[in-house]
Amino acid sequence: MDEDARFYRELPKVELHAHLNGSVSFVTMEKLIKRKPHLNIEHSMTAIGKGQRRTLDECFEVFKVIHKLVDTEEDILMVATDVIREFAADGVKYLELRSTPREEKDTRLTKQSYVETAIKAIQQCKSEGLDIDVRFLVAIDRRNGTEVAMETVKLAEEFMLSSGGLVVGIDLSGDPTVGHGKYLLPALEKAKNCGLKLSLHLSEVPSQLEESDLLLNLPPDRIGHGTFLHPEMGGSQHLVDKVVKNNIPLELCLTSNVKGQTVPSYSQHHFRYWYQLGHPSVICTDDKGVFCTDLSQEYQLAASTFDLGHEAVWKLSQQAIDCIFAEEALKEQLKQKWNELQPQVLNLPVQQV
Ligand SMILES: CC(C)=CCNc1ncnc2c1ncn2[C@@H]1O[C@H](COP(=O)(O)O)[C@@H](O)[C@H]1O
Ligand SMILES: [Zn+2]
Repeated sequence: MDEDARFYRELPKVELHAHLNGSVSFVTMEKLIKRKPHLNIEHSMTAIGKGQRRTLDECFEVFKVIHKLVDTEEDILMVATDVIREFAADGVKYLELRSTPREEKDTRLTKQSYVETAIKAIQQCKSEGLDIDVRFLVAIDRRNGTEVAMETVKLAEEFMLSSGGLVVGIDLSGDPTVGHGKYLLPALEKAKNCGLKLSLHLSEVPSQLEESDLLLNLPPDRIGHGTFLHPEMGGSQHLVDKVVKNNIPLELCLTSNVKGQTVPSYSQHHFRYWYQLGHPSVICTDDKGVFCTDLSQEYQLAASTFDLGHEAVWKLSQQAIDCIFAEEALKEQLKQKWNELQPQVLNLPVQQV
């Protein structure tokens, strides 16, 4: 590993936007494929390699394939523990994992046991002594409409109360070209009222101005992507003003957006716009398995594309702590961890006493 890559690996990081089934690595995928040879799934069907791009539709097809491979409690436990260990090995000190509870009649998987198993994986990793704190967001798939969204919020509320603080919020995701946020608003309002935090995929594709405007009134606690919010991308100053006024952090995923072709190139990524505004922007992976990346690589990409030095990168990773959904005490612990690691990672001269 060269010096620069080592810096990004050693940089303590916060990952706030990671879909569980999109984060499955090559190694774990091999294990899943071996478990289910009758499905005839090849690795090329579950990941988008270097230099490759796909349409958004093709990307969502990938998730269907992965869901076939991950359909038992045993699979979920393996996938979740592997994903957490991999993030920890990549220098991630705090992780928020999100996933859509699924029912699979054939394997007797229920939405309840789905979430229970994800929580079990988080607890198991904690007991292994990994240097990472993990929290969970229950995801609403936008295509499933009002009723399922409401049930999902109920489930999330139950787990928020019974998981010892591990379930902290709701994610709204799924194919952005399907469904409309207005049907989900009552469920999202209910979630907010019962103390769940909200991270919403907003304006991931063009022509969602009306929906974004509506959902920004909640307001959400964080925004996923927000690619088409600003005027230069067909959004509007009005939307930007709402985001800025409410100080809503953005979760930005460079490789995901370029490989999914919602952004034409790294240098045209909206990170530039929000970073120049000084608005809280957190670098994230989205789907590290599908897009063949990791968080260190995403930080390195942002730095090389937007000409950020090590100190600016450090600040970026440190500021992400303020955007986490976990309790204040953990925020303080993380800030302290960053302070302790800073001299060594930034290679600062040792202070003379
Ligand atoms: C297609 C593409 C460019 C992907 C990145 N952008 C995304 N936008 C919206 N929802 C997503 C995205 N990536 C993953 N998801 C959601 O996460 C799910 C996979 O993780 P899980 O089963 O919830 O554990 C997908 O089925 C989808 O509902
Ligand atoms: Zn996402």
